Amino acid sequence: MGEEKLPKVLVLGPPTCFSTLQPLYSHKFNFLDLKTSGLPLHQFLISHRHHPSTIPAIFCSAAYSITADVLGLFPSLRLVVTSSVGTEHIDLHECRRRGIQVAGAGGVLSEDVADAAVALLITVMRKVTAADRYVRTQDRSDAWDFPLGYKLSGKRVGIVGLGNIGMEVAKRLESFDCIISYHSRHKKTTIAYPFYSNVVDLATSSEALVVCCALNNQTQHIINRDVLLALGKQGFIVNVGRGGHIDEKQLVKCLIEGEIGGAGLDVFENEPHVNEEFFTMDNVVLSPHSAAFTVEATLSLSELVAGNLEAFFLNKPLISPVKLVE
Ligand SMILES: O=CC(=O)O
Repeated sequence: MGEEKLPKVLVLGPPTCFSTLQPLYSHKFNFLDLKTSGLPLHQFLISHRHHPSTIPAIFCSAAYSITADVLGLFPSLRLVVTSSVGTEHIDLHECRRRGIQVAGAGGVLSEDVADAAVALLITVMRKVTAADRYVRTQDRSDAWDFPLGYKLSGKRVGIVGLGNIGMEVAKRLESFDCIISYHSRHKKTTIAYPFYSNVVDLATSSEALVVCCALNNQTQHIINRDVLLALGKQGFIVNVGRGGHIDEKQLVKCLIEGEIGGAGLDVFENEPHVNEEFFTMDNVVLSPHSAAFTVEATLSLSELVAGNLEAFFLNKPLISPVKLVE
């Protein structure tokens, strides 16, 4: 079929996923990619708006806000597929109002994100990146004098958000003999881990916190100064959720004042801008929102995205639909 006859999909997706998706599926879909267009976002959207009846689907990453204004540009739009687990960048109410279906990453990234969360935790507690810098830069004539790290095995770890990712984190930490407890919107009747309805209480009884919940009005700054102080001077925090979960100003302050032990951060409040104060801190480990970025996860994600697009164009149920949680 000529490209022009294939269903059009506007691509605002992550280049890593799209570069896998495109060669495998460009015989099925006519991908209109922002990046290869060379246009700034607004101009790209406007350029496709000129043929409003022809854009039934958008594929996007969490870096693009699919607002009511964007949705309004494409009256024929019926599907938004995001490459992310988090859906805070999509106006789900407006999608529902316009009869637009939404598909997300479902559970295909959970193991990779959980691996990364544990990696950040062990890296910051055992000072792995600081040790690497030390070996590379220390004066060879000196005896080694590297500060002690903290043991992860057996620690009390609080998980903030016990969804797919949180459960995978818990599973991994159990093999380190960690004692798991959690906070989430509701107590889970099928889970035996102790539940804390209050995050300060969870922090008080934990030596490390791993944040992996969804970002919404209830979880914005769920980690505030009180939580950090409750976690304490030898407490560690890892965030693989969203930057907005942590009050970053307070985190920086607590790190400077020695009120917490350290932080492993994959996400930041003003991404891609990162507060430069972190760069000078040896008890902070940073990664560029890459917790889900593995070759394997990217391939699974590309297949899932294509599966959702195919299901949609065949009028079948989506594989990983996103439900609006009120
Ligand atoms: O941040 C990545 C995701 O939400 O999948």
